This record gives sequence, structure tokens and C-alpha cells, in this order.
Amino acid sequence: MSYQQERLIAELAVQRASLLTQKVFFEKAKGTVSKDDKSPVTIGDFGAQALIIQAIRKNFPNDEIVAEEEASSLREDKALSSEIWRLVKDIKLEDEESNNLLGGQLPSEEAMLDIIDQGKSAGGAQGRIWALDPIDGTKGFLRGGQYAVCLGLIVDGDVQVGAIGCPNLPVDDSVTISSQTGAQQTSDAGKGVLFSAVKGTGATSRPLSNGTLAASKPISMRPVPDLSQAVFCEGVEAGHSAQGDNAAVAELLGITKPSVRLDSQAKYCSIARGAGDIYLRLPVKKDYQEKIWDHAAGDLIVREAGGQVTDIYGNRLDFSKGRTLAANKGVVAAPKAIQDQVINAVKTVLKL
Ligand SMILES: Nc1ncnc2c1ncn2[C@@H]1O[C@H](COP(=O)(O)OS(=O)(=O)O)[C@@H](OP(=O)(O)O)[C@H]1O
Ligand SMILES: [Mg+2]
Ligand SMILES: [Mg+2]
Ligand SMILES: [Mg+2]
Repeated sequence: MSYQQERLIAELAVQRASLLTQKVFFEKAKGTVSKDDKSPVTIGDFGAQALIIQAIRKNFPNDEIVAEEEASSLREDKALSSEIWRLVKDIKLEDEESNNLLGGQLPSEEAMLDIIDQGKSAGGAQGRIWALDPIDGTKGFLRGGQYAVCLGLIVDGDVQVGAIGCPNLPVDDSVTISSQTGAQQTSDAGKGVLFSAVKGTGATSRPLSNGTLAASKPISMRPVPDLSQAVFCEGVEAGHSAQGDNAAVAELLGITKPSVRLDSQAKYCSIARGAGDIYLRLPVKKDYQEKIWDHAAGDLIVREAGGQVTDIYGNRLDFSKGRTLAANKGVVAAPKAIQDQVINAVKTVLKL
């Protein structure tokens, strides 16, 4: 099975949904985190989920979908639902053929609500299951930083296809991540990247476009001959990963530079393209179970780029356990050649 059609649909669907999130940002959020008004991110989340599920349903009607959002609250908020529909109904790729491949425009607001609710699969070890995070890094989206539109296809528990749109990452694979690349969203032509991978065939990046897919380039993790020079990244939210523990691991590895903090699966993408080296997500809360949509596509893209992705014990992420990574704790991603060293440092710091 080559999964070429699945990859194409995933890439186009992510590209189309990214058009919506950008439109929502420029119309509604404009880089200011408004604590009381959650609507920009809510509009982006629901709208992107509707557009992507429509594309999956049209092309692979028998597949299951595990998606982050569900429409019950939306059905009780007519004003919000209408506003989402207003923004979603006109979103289309410039290229007619690509647009038709994804199912064209959604027929109605009611159909949009029904489609949003088709992401309730329980997941599991059997069959074809798409994992969808319509906006990953919602906080980053609101502050005009990094966020990602993420879609992975899991077959019998194993991720086979991944596509991630990062509208605010630089197109150039060689720009090392910094607080700068994680910061302000602009409408620069040099920003917006679409990453994808199929198991066994490597990972690629290409500019996000409005129509036909741009030419892709293979990406790979960079070698780390001197661990002390490695660039490590972590999440922005102190509640999502233990920044103190992450720093202690880095120190034990001899890394002298401070971490680069980025929201979303842009972290996986950045190390996969050699713009950084190590991604640490050490758990804060013992009982938190990571969600499969937060990791499926990123896990495959990093591994296809020559990396290894494990939990804090050094075990591969197990996507066969349902909607969460119930068998894993935390995430550690690094080039294959240094993964054991990083895991040993994690075990020392966490006293495992
Ligand atoms: N306690 C806890 N621990 C770990 N992860 C959690 C936790 N709570 C939430 N989440 C999930 O974190 C997702 C965002 O991940 P990021 O890597 O962007 O986090 S960070 O804010 O940059 O640290 C975020 O995804 P989105 O909701 O799509 O933004 C959540 O699913
Ligand atoms: Mg998420
Ligand atoms: Mg999300
Ligand atoms: Mg969320």
C-alpha cells in the first residue's frame, strides 16, 4: 500500500484548513490574546475541523476519525455557529481540481455541524483511523506565534501518513528556530510550511500555497557531533511540560544554550527539518494522558526524517490505545544517534 492518495488528500485538506485559520486570525484575533473572548480560536478550531473531516469523508468514507473538537456546545450558540459558517463557506483552494477533490464547498451550516461531529471514534488497534487536531497550539495561534493544523492516518495502530501545516514557520528549512521564529505572525511571503511523510518513504517540506501543491523537498534531522551545541525546544505553557526538568536534562547533556519555546507540533517539524535538535516534553501532571492528535503526524515526520520519538522510558509512542497515549508518559524526540544519551539523562533527572 503506497498511501499516495491519502497523503495528497491530507496535504490538500491541511492546506485548505490553514487558509481558514489565517483568515480567522487576520479578521478576528490579530495577535492579541483576549482572555474573555475565546471566539477566534473556537472559530478556527471548528471551521478547520469541518473542512478536514469533509475531505476525509469524501475520499475515504469508511475510515474512522478521532478529532479534538465536537459540536454540542456550538449547537447551543447560534450566533457563533453562524459566524463560523460565514467564514467557512467561502474558503476554497484556488485550483478547481484540488477543490473538487476535497468535496467543494460545504452545502449548509447544518451539514457543517454534522460533519464536525464525525470525529468521535474511540480509536484503537484495528483499522484505518485519522487523528485530527484542527488547531494545535491554540495559545500560540492567539498570540500570533506558532500553531499547526495536524492530520495523521493510523492503520492498525501504526502511523502511516502525516501532514502538518505551520502557517507561521519560515519556509526556509535551514533557519534555526529561535524565539524570533516562534514570535510574531506577519503576512510575509517567506512564511507558511506544509510538512508531510509516508511511512518508509521519508519526510518532506514545501511552502503552504493557496492552490496546487508547491514542489516538495526532502527534510532530515541534522547530525549533532557536539551535544553541547544542540538546540532543544519545549512548549511555551509551563502547565504542559515540566520546564524545570527539561532544563535539568539539557544541563546534564552539557547543553549551554537556553531552550527555544514554541507552541504546537511546530516543535516536531522544526527538529525534523534540522532547524533544532531535541524536543523535550517531560510530564507535569502524573495522570495526564497525551492525546493522539497532538502527536501522530509529528511522530511520523520526525521518524521519517531520521529521528526517534519515545516517551520518558524510551518506549515508542503507542497509537493503538484509543484517543490517548495511555501507555506512554511524556515525549522525548531526538536524532537516532543521540536518543539513548538523551533518554539516560531523562531517567537520571526523573529518577526512573
Ligand atoms: N497538562 C497537559 N500536559 C500536556 N499537554 C497538555 C496538557 N493540557 C493540554 N495539553 C495539550 O497540549 C497541547 C498544546 O501543546 P503545545 O506543545 O503547544 O504546548 S505548549 O503550550 O507549547 O506547552 C494542547 O493542544 P491544543 O488544545 O490543540 O492547543 C493540549 O491538547
Ligand atoms: Mg493540540
Ligand atoms: Mg487543538
Ligand atoms: Mg484544545
